[in-house]
Amino acid sequence: MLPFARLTIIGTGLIGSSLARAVRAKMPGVTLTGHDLDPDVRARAQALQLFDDIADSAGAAVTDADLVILAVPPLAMSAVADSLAGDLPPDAVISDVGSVKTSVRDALMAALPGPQRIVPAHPVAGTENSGPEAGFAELFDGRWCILTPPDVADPVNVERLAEFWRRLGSEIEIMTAEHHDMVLAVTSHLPHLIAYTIVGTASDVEDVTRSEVIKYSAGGFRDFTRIAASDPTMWRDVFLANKDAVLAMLQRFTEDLTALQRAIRWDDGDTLHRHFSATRDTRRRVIDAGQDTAAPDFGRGPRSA
Ligand SMILES: NC(=O)c1ccc[n+]([C@@H]2O[C@H](COP(=O)([O-])OP(=O)(O)OC[C@H]3O[C@@H](n4cnc5c(N)ncnc54)[C@H](O)[C@@H]3O)[C@@H](O)[C@H]2O)c1
Ligand SMILES: O=C(O)C(=O)C[C@]1(C(=O)O)C=C[C@@H](O)C=C1
Repeated sequence: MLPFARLTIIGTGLIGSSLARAVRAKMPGVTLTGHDLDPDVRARAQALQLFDDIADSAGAAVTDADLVILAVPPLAMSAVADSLAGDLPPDAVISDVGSVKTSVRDALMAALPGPQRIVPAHPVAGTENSGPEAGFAELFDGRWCILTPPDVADPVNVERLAEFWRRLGSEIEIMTAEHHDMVLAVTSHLPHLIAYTIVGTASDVEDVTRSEVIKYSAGGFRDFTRIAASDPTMWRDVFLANKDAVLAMLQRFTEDLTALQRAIRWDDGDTLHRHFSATRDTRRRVIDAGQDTAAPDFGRGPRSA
């Protein structure tokens, strides 16, 4: 039996449209309704035939749902929850896919009746692209989906949502929202901040012209440019919504960077070698855990392009 029969997705961009495609492919019996604030995005989602129905408002989209998933930028969650609160069926489970969990949990709990049906989630899978055309059904295959149910969440609803994500190919982990935000600050948010910084710095360096930066960006810099092309609205929201954890990790990072700077200044090759050997081990552990190749190149375009 399907864990849910009528799914509504609010926000039909990269993640919302990937969800719709994955549900179509893996749970074809589910009725899919979508809504996006942007009429142009709604029209594009309609043209792609991703949903059985596209509604003009969030309220109209949820009236018949048994699962509602918010796939909008983190700081838009609160407004969306407000706009659909009056139309939500009493037993519908409500979740999201936001990259930050504490602020989203608090926003949903404040706006919506029935805290036992709120089960926030974060599929740790994505790309630098945005919009309904960028989505693909395989995005969640073999990737973690972290559930961060508040204490008051009904365990039956938590298990139904876990089963929903398992059927999309994800592996489930359950943790508190606060723990999630601390872990993701170092594994996802800080790396994005570093990429945004290095790409900006390289473009600004006075004695290297912009065209030379692009011309010689075959190696490490090229990988940074992919990450630094990620959606500006989403990432502005991530850093503002997870401010405390990101600032704590940034403090630690700055200290470690200063230690390496010192080692270079004082020709301390041993320190550099020890550090680089340890990070090489970390890379091996990431590969062994299947967390690099599990992120396919679907939707990213050929690496050599
Ligand atoms: N991009 C990733 O790699 C990734 C991965 C995992 C989770 N997430 C999370 O998924 C969510 C969506 O990100 P995305 O990458 O799909 O972004 P996206 O820009 O591709 O799509 C977001 C959509 O939300 C719509 N939207 C914005 N405000 C709205 C509102 N008030 N009501 C209805 N629609 C609204 C936008 O018009 C847009 O179409 C974010 O919370 C993000 O943190 C992103
Ligand atoms: O591969 C990428 O493009 C991503 O940035 C994906 C990534 C990540 O940092 O791992 C980005 C944000 C999400 O919340 C989850 C996944």
